[in-house]
Amino acid sequence: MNRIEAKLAELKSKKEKAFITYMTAGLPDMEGCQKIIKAQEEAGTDILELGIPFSDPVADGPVIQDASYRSILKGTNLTKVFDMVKELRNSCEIPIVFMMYYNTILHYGVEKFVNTCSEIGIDGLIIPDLPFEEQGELKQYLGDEKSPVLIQLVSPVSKERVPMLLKDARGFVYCVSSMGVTGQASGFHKNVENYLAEVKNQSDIPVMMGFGIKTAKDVENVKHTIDGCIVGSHFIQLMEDAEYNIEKIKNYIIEFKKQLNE
Ligand SMILES: O=P(O)(O)OC[C@@H](O)[C@@H](O)c1c[nH]c2ccccc12
Repeated sequence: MNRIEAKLAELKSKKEKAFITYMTAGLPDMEGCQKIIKAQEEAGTDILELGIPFSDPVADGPVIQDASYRSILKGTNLTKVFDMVKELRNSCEIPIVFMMYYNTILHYGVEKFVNTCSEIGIDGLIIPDLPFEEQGELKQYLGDEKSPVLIQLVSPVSKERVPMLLKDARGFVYCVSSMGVTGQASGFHKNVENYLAEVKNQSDIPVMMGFGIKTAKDVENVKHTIDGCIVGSHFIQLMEDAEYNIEKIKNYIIEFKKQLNE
């Protein structure tokens, strides 16, 4: 079974919500990145979203753009991330979702990309610049049991597109909390509760909310309509501020998970 789906089934049986973090691959460097991923597994992060840095991250706000840029300057590329995950998989079973832009996949070769993901154990893909209508080429290679699942993104304006997006969706549904880019401080969409409930009603698979979340308090009011949440920009900022101190990173995760499931 796919690691994401296995983990979410396990959480469902325990009536627990999932805590998902996003980090840009290659920071503070490849070795440090690997250490942080292992520490995250120990601290209780349920699923890791690992960003493949890209020069033109159109869906990302300043914090992730900057992280992406710094990682590229350190020489991070898809091949190096594959190597890192391959090594990591000797001692770490955390479900991993790649967040990346389609150009990187096209450049690598779509079929070869999927095969490598399956081989080394990448469990899911989030590709924000690949609209549903354009997913056919990639999907033709995703049928295998070991291949990653393609996570569908739903936004407050998806509305009548939701049934189409959810049909055959795998892993989880990513509900974007607001319009715009990642790391927004301006709050969630005004009808976020209704919007999440509507998606949840139509979805057979877990619903995760992301964009603009910093602490478990931020999701307190919508907790009953979601199966978990995703923290990206704030988590990156926190790691930077903590100078990648493992204990501080772990404490944040432990605290968030605890509050999320209270
Ligand atoms: O940074 P935020 O606001 O916490 O949002 C999550 C987000 O970082 C992560 O899921 C993500 C990073 N880049 C993306 C692009 C599209 C969708 C999602 C993402």
